[in-house]
Amino acid sequence: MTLAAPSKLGSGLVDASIDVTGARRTYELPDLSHLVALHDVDLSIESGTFVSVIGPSGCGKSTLLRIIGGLEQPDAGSVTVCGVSPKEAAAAKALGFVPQTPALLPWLTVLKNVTLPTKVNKRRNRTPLPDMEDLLRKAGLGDAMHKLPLQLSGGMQQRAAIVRAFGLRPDVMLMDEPFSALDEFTREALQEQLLDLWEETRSTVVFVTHSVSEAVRLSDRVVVMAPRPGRIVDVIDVDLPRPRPAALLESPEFHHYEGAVRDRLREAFEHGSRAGAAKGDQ
Ligand SMILES: Nc1ncnc2c1ncn2[C@@H]1O[C@H](COP(=O)(O)OP(=O)(O)OP(=O)(O)O)[C@@H](O)[C@H]1O
Repeated sequence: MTLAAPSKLGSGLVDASIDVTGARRTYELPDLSHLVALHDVDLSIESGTFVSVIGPSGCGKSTLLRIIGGLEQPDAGSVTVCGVSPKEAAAAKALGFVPQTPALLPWLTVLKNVTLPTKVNKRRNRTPLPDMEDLLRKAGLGDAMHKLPLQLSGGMQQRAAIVRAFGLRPDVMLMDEPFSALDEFTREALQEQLLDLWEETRSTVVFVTHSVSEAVRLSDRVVVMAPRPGRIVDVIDVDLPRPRPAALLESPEFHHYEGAVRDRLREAFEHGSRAGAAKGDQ
C-alpha cells in the first residue's frame, strides 16, 4: 500500500524520503584487520513509508540506521534524508530517534520527560506540536503521566520514549529495536500504539527488529540484510491492508508474508554461517 506523503513537512524540508546509494562502512579492528559492516548498500525509501530492517546479528542494521541518522559517515557512497545530508536533516530537526532502552530522565515525571525536547528544540517553519497529554493518554499513559519513570514498567517507559520521539513530529523516525526487551504481549500492544501514532504523524519510519512478525505487521516494506559483508539481500513489499489489528497475525495472508521474510532470513543466516566458517569464526 502506498501512503500519501504529508503536504508540508514540519521541518520545512521538501520531502521525507531517504536515499542511500553505494554506502560502504568499514571498521578497523584492534588487530588492524578490516570488517566490512556495510557493502555497497542501495536503499530508497519513499516519504511516509514504514520500513523495517531485519537480519542476523552483526549484519549492519544499526550501522545503516546510524548512517541514515548522520551519527556515522559512510566511507563511500552517499546518503540523503529529506533531500539534504543527514547532518542538515538533523539540524532542521527532521530526524527522530528511539533507541533500545527508553533513556528517560529519572528525576522528571513522564509528562515532563516527553515535553522537555519540545521546549529545548527551537524549530523553524514547524507545524504546531501535538498536545503531549493527549498523546500520552492515547498511548495508555493517562494515569502515569505525573509519575516518575522508576514507578513504571519497562513497557510503559518505552511507550513514553516513543511518545517523546513522535511528539516532535519528526519527518523521519529511526527506531533501533525499541521493543526488544519486552515480553510478547506488551510488544504486540506497543506495536498497535506505534501504528496509531504513525497514522497520525505519517513520518517516514526505519525500524530495526529481529522479529519477523513485528516487521510484517508494522511495515510497508521489509529490508532483509545478510552479514559478511553486511548488505541488503532483498526488499519485500507487504501488501496488507491497514489498520493492522492483532487478529491479523492469525490470517493466511499474514502467514504468507511471514514465510517469505523467514525464507530470505534463513538464507541470510546460512550464508553468514558459511562466510564465518570460511574465515575461521566460531
Ligand atoms: N565501532 C565499531 N568498531 C568496530 N566494529 C564495529 C563497530 N560498530 C559495529 N561494528 C561491527 O560491525 C558489524 C555490524 O554491526 P551492527 O551493530 O551494525 O550490526 P547489527 O546488525 O545491528 O547487529 P545486532 O543485531 O547484533 O544489533 C558487527 O560485526 C559489529 O561488530
